[in-house]
Amino acid sequence: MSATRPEESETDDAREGTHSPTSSVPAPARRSVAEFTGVSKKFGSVQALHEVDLRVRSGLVYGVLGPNGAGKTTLLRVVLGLVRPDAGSVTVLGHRPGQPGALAHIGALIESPAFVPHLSGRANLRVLARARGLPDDEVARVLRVMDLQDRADERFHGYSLGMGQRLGVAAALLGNPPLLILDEPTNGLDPQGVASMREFIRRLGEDGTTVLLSSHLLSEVQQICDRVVVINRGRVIADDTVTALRDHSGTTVLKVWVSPVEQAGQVLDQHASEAGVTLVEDSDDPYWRLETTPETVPELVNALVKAGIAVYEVRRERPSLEDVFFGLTRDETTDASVPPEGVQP
Ligand SMILES: Nc1ncnc2c1ncn2[C@@H]1O[C@H](COP(=O)(O)OP(=O)(O)OP(=O)(O)O)[C@@H](O)[C@H]1O
Repeated sequence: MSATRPEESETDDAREGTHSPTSSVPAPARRSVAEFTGVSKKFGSVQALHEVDLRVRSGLVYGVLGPNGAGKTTLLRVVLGLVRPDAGSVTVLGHRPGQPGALAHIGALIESPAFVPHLSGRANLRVLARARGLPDDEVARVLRVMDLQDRADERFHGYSLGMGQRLGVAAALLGNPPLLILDEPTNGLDPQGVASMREFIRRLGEDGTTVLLSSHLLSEVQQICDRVVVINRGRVIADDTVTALRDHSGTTVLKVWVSPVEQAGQVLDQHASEAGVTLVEDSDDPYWRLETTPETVPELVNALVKAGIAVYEVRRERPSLEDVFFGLTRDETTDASVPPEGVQP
């Protein structure tokens, strides 16, 4: 495998990420890195993927989100050729998954990285690099990218979990693959480890690597991903930019300061979405938090006033990715006939 990326040829879509939202630089053209058409996979009676259509475009960081057992890992394993779909077709850089032409251009960290404990980080990477005919320079490069040079000559068994994960990503970067697949790369890391992994992934994205990343940490995905693919029970129910999902979710998060506080709960409940109302008491100034539609706000304030409740402040906030995610996955029977933009029924 060479450390040079394949030529970008098939071009079409414009940039739609969030890394440089204010940039006026013309959008680079994007090609398809992976394409799923009607892909289904069953394990016994479990429908892990159901008629998945998905196009992964070059140079974007994708966050694959979904509740436990939704099908995220299965989707990533299909790209790697580790799981063969029962139906539908998949291409990875124009090849069938698992074929040498596809694998040569993918770096992956799917489970906890397996390294030889008594060898140093550098020696471990050298073993992997030499097996693939890559020069030692390439080992030095990936150590630099993951900021591991200073600790590279220490034995792997002395590495912290976060350093081990970074070495795992460094191994996945050997050969400079254009597509990087990371399954829960921050799993088990402490907040500092999470923040530093986030920074590395963001930088890789900015340098043009396409990243397909599954995560449970919605705030992390909100911060580093250009696009979000939400899977629920094997179906892709949303595929859009973080910004568009937040803007078009159709809900507003309201924070309401009232007196008497307790009495307002029942009135607010009548105007809230299914998520209901929550009394947030973690400050000296407790408030009610609810999700609703923007049109409901005047009606809600009127109802409070009519009930003799003093309204001190009503603050409208844009829903976070977490709010949107829970809205999408809360209940599959929720009316999907009028999906927000980018959300597939
Ligand atoms: N090899 C397998 N054999 C049997 N069932 C499987 C296999 N792989 C996945 N499944 C099942 O398929 C469904 C989807 O699994 P998958 O691991 O893709 O979900 P996930 O979204 O990654 O979940 P999690 O967030 O819990 O890791 C689950 O019900 C899981 O138990």
